[in-house]
Amino acid sequence: MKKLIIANWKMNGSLRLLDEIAAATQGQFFANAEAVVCTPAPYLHALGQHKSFTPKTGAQNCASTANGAHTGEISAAMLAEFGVSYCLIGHSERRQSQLETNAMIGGKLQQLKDHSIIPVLCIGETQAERDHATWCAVLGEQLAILANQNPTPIVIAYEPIWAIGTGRIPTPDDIYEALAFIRTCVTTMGYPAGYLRILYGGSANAENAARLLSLASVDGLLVGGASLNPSQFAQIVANAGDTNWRTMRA
Ligand SMILES: O=C(CO)COP(=O)(O)O
Repeated sequence: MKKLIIANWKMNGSLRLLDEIAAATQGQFFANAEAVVCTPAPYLHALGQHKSFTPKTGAQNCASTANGAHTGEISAAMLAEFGVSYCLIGHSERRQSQLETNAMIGGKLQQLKDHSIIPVLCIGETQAERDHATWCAVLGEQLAILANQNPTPIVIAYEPIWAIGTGRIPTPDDIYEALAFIRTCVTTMGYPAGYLRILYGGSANAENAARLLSLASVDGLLVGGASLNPSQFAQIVANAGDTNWRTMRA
């Protein structure tokens, strides 16, 4: 399966950056990698219309209900009209700053499923939860919104909160252990293995991408800061297209 590289611009970027990413990521990289750029909502139209933008269109959030009196919200139906194929939900920054609960994120999941947009469910533990070995319980709780659902293709992004924007990344063993736990949880809930892709996110960049992607359980990367640099992002996508994987684990 192709590695999946998703850029999360967060509240950054510009129309000019769209042009620069388009120029840096043209054609040749995409034979073996799938790339998605999640821009702030105002850029989705330009991204969809862009003549030479090869990565797919992604969004960073959607509303947990279909429509109505929710000033400032953007529905999954609207995202679908703009050609969005992936949408992040449950990013730790939104869980913290917008006080998003698992129940709200479950609503967003349902909305995306209803409009055939692939959800990218972001989960991860804090430093304290890692230190106190409660990360399994935390991830399990965040994944519980997938239970009792009609399974559809899903991406889970494992982003330890302590690794986001800090330059710190977990050890290969810790990533392996967390991803194995996630895979077991989700397949136990009835999702066929072929519906599930698990990404790593948190301080991924052009320097460490090849190493992270060489871990057999890592299906791709969710990239924040480094995705704002066109040449770094292009290099990460190019690394992901390298089919000669050194697998560190069988
Ligand atoms: O939060 C992230 C992507 O969603 C990761 O951000 P950084 O790559 O900047 O650490």
